[in-house]
Amino acid sequence: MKLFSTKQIAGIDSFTIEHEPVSDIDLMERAALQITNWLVQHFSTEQKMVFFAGPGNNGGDALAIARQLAGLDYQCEVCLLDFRKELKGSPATNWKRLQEQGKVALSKIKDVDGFPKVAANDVLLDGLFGSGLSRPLEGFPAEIVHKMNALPNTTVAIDIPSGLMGENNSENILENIVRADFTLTFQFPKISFLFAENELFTGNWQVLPIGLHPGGIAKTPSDFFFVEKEDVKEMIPRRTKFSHKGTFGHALLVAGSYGKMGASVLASKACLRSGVGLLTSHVPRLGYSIIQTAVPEAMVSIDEHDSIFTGIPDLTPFNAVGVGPGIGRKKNTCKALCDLIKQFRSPMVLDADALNILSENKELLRELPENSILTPHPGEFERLAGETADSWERIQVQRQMAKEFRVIVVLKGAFTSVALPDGRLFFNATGNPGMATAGSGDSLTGIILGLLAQRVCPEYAAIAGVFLHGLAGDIAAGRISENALIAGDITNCLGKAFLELK
Ligand SMILES: NC(=O)C1=CN([C@@H]2O[C@H](COP(=O)(O)OP(=O)(O)OC[C@H]3O[C@@H](n4cnc5c(N)ncnc54)[C@H](O)[C@@H]3O)[C@@H](O)[C@H]2O)[C@@H](O)CC1
Ligand SMILES: Nc1ncnc2c1ncn2[C@@H]1O[C@H](COP(=O)(O)OP(=O)(O)O)[C@@H](O)[C@H]1O
Ligand SMILES: [K+]
Repeated sequence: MKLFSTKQIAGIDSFTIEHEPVSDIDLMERAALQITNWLVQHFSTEQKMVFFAGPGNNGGDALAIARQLAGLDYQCEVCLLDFRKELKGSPATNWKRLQEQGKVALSKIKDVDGFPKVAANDVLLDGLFGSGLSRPLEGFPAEIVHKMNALPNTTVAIDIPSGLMGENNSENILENIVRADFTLTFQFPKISFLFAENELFTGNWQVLPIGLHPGGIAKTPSDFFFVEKEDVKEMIPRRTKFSHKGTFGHALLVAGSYGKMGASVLASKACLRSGVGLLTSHVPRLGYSIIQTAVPEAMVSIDEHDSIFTGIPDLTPFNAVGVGPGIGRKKNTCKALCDLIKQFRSPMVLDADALNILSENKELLRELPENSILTPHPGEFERLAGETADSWERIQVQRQMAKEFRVIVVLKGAFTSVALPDGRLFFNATGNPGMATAGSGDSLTGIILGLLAQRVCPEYAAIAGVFLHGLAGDIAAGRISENALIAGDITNCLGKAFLELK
């Protein structure tokens, strides 16, 4: 799914109105009905609905929802913020319709003294501002927001928590943004919802389709995407009747050191489970019996050093290389990584300590084979690319890095983003907080390496690898809880994840 800026979404709204065709007021009615249906499923008629409506279409939505709910015997009250300007267009029509219906208590408020009395069980509906917000909230609307945020009541935001920008909030006044428990957003997730710092405002968010015109969506360009199951299905390698293990590539994994052999075991198992034909795990001498015992399916290349990675094997047999988990940063390891990067000329996967070594030897970034995949978590990313003020800035730097060094940058997190050298950025939505556990990044490295070795193109290996990893994590959490989830469970559930993508 493409993701758009709020400005572009307004354009797609207009395209829909013109080409479906549908009138503005009917599109608003349709959008409102989606929210009404959601509210009916989540709240009983025992709970009063208190609406806060602003001057634009977001307020118009609130007015339409209040009327629809009142028609279903919900007790509703509407506070319209009075900006001393007449309502226009569909919001004006909806105000009139509400007056005609006569079932909803209506008030216009000019200042914060008009804030309604709210009982403990009431639900607050935030329809102050949506995608038309042009600057941070200030003055009287901001005071209303402060009052709403101070109440313990459940708050549901219509389309966007009022005050939050759809993309960049670096310049925003954070205390003037509604802190919703739920955000019901129309048709597309807004980009700012994908950033950790905005969870405080959106609460749990959900996308409600409102039938915007496919033609408008298709013709609006975007560099931002939200990865869905259907997209990933196409990226998974298929196994044909006469295929043999050579068909599925030979991966080299360089991971683990004395005391961190688990990284090698976890990544090796994940690599094998992602369907690779052959895997060779390169380990220090003392790791030999560990890897042979824990992962008998893997072949082993043994380093000359007892406890760390210091030298690369002959690279001719391998069509993909993954390096980094648990290798440490000793001088000899840096030298060996440097040799590996210079000698291997196909895309490779770099994670963990390989990234930390790169951060200390930035000139190596230019030596990376084109389309190599870097998988930093935010800490590793900042070491590589410098500090950033917030997630919006971070994804800009991420995209810049992918372009400049012609690599794929996978920035891990709740919504892992994959930046491609051509400027496109893909957000992943699978995965859960149970995966915030030691070694789950190692299993991601193994999965991406396995796909790459199977000759999946690097873009797909990164996007599908991240999706599969998260999906397997979700399946694991469903079976044993987020709390008890450990990295090996992700690998154990990869099979089920593949089946879900059939
Ligand atoms: N256009 C459409 O067809 C549809 C729009 N929908 C709704 O319309 C919303 C967008 O509506 P609008 O474009 O009217 O915008 P909004 O309702 O978000 O607000 C715009 C109004 O607020 C004022 N404003 C902006 N920033 C302000 C600030 N900081 N302080 C005070 N006033 C400020 C603007 O001058 C304008 O009057 C969406 O979020 C969604 O809820 C839905 O009804 C679906 C269909
Ligand atoms: N809250 C979360 N929601 C979804 N995925 C998560 C969450 N926390 C962590 N993850 C995923 O778990 C993995 C953690 O990787 P990383 O930080 O490298 O762990 P480690 O170094 O322990 O292996 C990443 O793929 C990340 O996207
Ligand atoms: K809103």
